[in-house]
Amino acid sequence: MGMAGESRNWVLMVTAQTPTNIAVIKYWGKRDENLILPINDSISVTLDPNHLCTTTTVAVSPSFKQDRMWLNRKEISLSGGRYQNCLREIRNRACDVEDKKKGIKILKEDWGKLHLHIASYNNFPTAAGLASSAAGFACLVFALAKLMNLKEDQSQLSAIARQGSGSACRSLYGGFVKWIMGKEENGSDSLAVQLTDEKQWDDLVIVIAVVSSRQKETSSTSGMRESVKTSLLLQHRAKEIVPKRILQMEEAIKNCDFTSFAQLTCADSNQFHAVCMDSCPPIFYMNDTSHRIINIAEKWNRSEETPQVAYTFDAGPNAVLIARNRQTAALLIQRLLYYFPPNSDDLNSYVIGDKSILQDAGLTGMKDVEGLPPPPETKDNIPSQKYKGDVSHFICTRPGRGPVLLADESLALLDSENGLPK
Ligand SMILES: Nc1ncnc2c1ncn2[C@@H]1O[C@H](COP(=O)(O)OP(=O)(O)OP(=O)(O)O)[C@@H](O)[C@H]1O
Ligand SMILES: C[C@@](O)(CCOP(=O)(O)OP(=O)(O)O)CC(=O)O
Repeated sequence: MGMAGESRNWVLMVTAQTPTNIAVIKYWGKRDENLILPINDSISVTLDPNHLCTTTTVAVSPSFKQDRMWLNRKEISLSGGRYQNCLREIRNRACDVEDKKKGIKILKEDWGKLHLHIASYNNFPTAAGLASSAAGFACLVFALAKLMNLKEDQSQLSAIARQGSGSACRSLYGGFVKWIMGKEENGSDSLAVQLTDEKQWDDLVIVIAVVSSRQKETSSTSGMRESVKTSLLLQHRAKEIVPKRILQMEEAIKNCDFTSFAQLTCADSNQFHAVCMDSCPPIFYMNDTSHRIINIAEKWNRSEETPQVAYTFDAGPNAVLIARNRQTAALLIQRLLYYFPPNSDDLNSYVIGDKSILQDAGLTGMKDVEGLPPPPETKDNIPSQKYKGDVSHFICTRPGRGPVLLADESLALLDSENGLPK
């Protein structure tokens, strides 16, 4: 191993950017806790990394004394089983690497002795129910696979990312993605495949309502463990409901059939939360604000000929709303801002991401928000109540692409001289 001239000072590194994803047919329940094998297939849409993503730099150098990791600039321990499983699986598949320009040659067998530095940054709050673990583990696995010159394809990499966090396997692809549960005991066939890329159905708009919440929710990992142990509805769901829904959802996605897509997405989110409530003791992830958002969407959809918006909620109160197209997204944001005006006067920090949706909705300042009329579907009703401050902020985004390498060294999170965080 090493470099011409016997210097031990070289650092070789790779930086990658990976999106997060939101399930439209939910993964909830494992048949193997250590390998992270699910009890049913799931389907997700990948979110545009321009608005929500993880950036990870991985580096190797003979001067590193141990594996180290920094998450959002703070050093964290890599001793957890999930990190160890991913690192072991990748090292087992590492190949020869040569960087002629830098005069570095690493042989396959050297990787077991070399240590790694990893720095990662989420451009959104970590562990706030925005699936940071999904983007995080997908990015870690993707970046390490590039650094160590793995020959495995994206689906095989997804089976490694799965061992970091189940939902992470679906972040190895853009567009719509299916995680096939598999049947092998060793998990080799439990992996993600792409259904369609992000360009196939490109008029969808996604609005995330980040709901203010004080209490810390039950983690997905422990919540689904309790559900597997105690919920009979979960067994019925996995055996009888999800297999049919997966087929219907694949059909809806293939045909860009929004009506069917919206019905399936909403029904599956609601059933997942019903399973949580069917667990003992019951688990509540949604709060009053979540329920209000469901009511607003349902009322609007019922007043139109066909659904305009789909909603889905993961293991927390945040709403992910998927609008049919830009036009309906503008109507959606009008409704959301009517019911949930910002606490402060700063509209610019209240609606983030793709702000052009605000423009489309004719909302350029707080005056426009204050002037919003009640949505037509509420007419004949008593004046509707408003819930100022119950939503922390909105993120406007869309379906997006899968992981990419960032070639520009200035975007690396580690210093190319000493391999420490910049
Ligand atoms: N960029 C990252 N790189 C590696 N690991 C990460 C990264 N971001 C988050 N993680 C891991 O994921 C954990 C957070 O996962 P957790 O499931 O609690 O929250 P979440 O994914 O943000 O929300 P949820 O799963 O409820 O949607 C962190 O403690 C860390 O171990
Ligand atoms: C509700 C969900 O978001 C659950 C995600 O669970 P995680 O993937 O976070 O759980 P672990 O595999 O234990 O890490 C639904 C989904 O993403 O499919």
